[in-house]
Amino acid sequence: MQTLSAFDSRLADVAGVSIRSAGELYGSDGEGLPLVVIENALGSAVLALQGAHLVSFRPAGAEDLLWLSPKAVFTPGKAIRGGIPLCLPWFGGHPEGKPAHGFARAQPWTLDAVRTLPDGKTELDLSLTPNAAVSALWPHDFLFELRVTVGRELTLALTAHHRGDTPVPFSSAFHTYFSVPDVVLATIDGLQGTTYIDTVGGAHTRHTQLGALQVAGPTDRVYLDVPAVQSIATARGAIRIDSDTRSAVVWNPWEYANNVPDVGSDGYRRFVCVERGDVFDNALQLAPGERYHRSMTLSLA
Ligand SMILES: O=P(O)(O)OC[C@H]1O[C@@H](O)[C@H](O)[C@@H](O)[C@@H]1O
Repeated sequence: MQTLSAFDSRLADVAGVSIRSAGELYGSDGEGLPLVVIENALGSAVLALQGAHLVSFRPAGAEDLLWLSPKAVFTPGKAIRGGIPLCLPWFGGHPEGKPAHGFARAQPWTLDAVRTLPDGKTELDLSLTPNAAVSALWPHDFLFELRVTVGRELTLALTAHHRGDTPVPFSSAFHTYFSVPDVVLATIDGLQGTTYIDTVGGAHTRHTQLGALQVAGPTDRVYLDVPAVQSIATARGAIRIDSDTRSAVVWNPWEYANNVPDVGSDGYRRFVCVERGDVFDNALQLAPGERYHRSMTLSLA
């Protein structure tokens, strides 16, 4: 496990960037996981090194755009409930029973660099390379890199460099949990006219999205070949999502979430997941040496 003392403090010698423990910030048990806290005049964010996982992003003067479960558990090897888990290098369940959504979200990433940009934003570079546990799940050489830019907007830029010598199937997603005052009053735009696969209950039926989407029950839909921009309108204002990925998964477990210990009773009312990525029919195959590069930007609309 990564400990605070193992962290190279020289990387935190950038104004407004500090390393804290999950115990300190969120009251989780023990020391918890190391978190990078980023604060500048434009916005602030909190990033867990496990999974290169954003757990908070606030444009200056605004509410958090991300939902973090009040019952989130910060345990090594367990995905954190909320924020932006990275689903990588596969999405959803695995046919051989390997961990859902890939291994990247449960692995300790390395913080390679932190810098302040001339425009006042803060930029962080993180990476993940194979280790024994990962190679047992994905026997290929790779370099995953995430660049996080925190300003009035949040940008995540993912590069997956396939350094193995055989082609590999590949999917990824920015599994963003957006904070909403009440999910039933949120409206998602930017999916109209696209085809989605409805996966609720295990059936995979195809439909066309007619009009804006309002979540009114258990929802688990994979939208394919979507436009670059979606927005989520709530009583608090609208959030804009920009990405060059091709899919958007919309997920809310509804009351089934009451059985999920790290969501808890009525937790589902406070978030909606809109997950930009390349999944299902939009999944790829990476050739030896190929680099996959995609990004997502979140901002107030
Ligand atoms: O509990 P997990 O592994 O984080 O997954 C949560 C959900 O993630 C979504 O992306 C999937 O579409 C859902 O089917 C899944 O239930």
